[in-house]
Amino acid sequence: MSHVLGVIGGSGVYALEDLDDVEEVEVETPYGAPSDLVLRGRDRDSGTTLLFLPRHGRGHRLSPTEINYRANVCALKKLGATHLVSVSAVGSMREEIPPGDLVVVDQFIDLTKRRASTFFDGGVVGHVAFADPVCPHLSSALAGAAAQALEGTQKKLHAGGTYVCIEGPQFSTRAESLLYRSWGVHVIGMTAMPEAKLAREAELPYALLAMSTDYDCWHSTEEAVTVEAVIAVLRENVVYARRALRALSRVLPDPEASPAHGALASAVMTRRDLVPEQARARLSWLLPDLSC
Ligand SMILES: CSC[C@H]1O[C@H](OP(=O)(O)O)[C@H](O)[C@@H]1O
Ligand SMILES: Nc1ncnc2[nH]cnc12
Repeated sequence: MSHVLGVIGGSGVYALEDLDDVEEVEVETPYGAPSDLVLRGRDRDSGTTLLFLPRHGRGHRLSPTEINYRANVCALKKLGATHLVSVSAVGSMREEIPPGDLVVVDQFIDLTKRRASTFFDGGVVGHVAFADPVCPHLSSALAGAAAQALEGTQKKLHAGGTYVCIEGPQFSTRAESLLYRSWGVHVIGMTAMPEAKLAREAELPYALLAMSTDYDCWHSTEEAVTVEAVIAVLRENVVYARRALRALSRVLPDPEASPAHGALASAVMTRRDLVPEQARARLSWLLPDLSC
């Protein structure tokens, strides 16, 4: 099976460059419209197809709460994504992760409150395993690609780290920031949840490339985070994320080795004959057998 790399870009990443045969695709989903048209193109060297979706929409129109995460993940899966990588700007909660460094996150704490975070509702109940929320093979390939992208710079790649996801859109208070630090987190952001949960439900191997842009507001000698500061760091560093993605597209691991593969095999608890017709239809892109 040929590999198709789905990418959800975050703040500062609204397109992918240097792809061949680029087209923009409009996708409909049972959850409504995704954040924007999906950009489809091929990596020049490997020929791997990439699908790119900017989660806030081009022009940054959608707040973290307003993003239709279900539509975004569903759209990429419907277009044939075999892997999903999210790119995110994050605040650093550790001295040793300065702005400009990259982190391949491997754990999450979900503090979001106002988001649709599952495909299983409306009469069909499913529970996927999520103890290890990222695909270790995809994350390791991504870490290698990111380290390669940073070669020749002073910036570092951190393989592993915990991302605390807040609802936003306000940044945290100092008391919150200090509390999260006491939990041992590495980075803070507003969008990885429920993206990662939905990727697992969609059986997509998932990894997250986080770009450290600021020290949030816990640091005693650094200014508290502002949008201007984040944008200034992103402007200089997005190039490394783009390079990492292209390098990754050449070394994608076997998706069948991922914990996401077969994640739904025994997840659905609802007796099949009790699943309402509407729920069957809505989930047919993911579980065609529910309709039998
Ligand atoms: C511009 S700072 C806050 C904004 O940046 C991050 O977005 P993304 O994860 O999409 O890169 C953060 O989560 C907030 O949405
Ligand atoms: N400090 C921060 N808090 C939440 N999201 C962020 N995105 C970038 N920096 C952030």
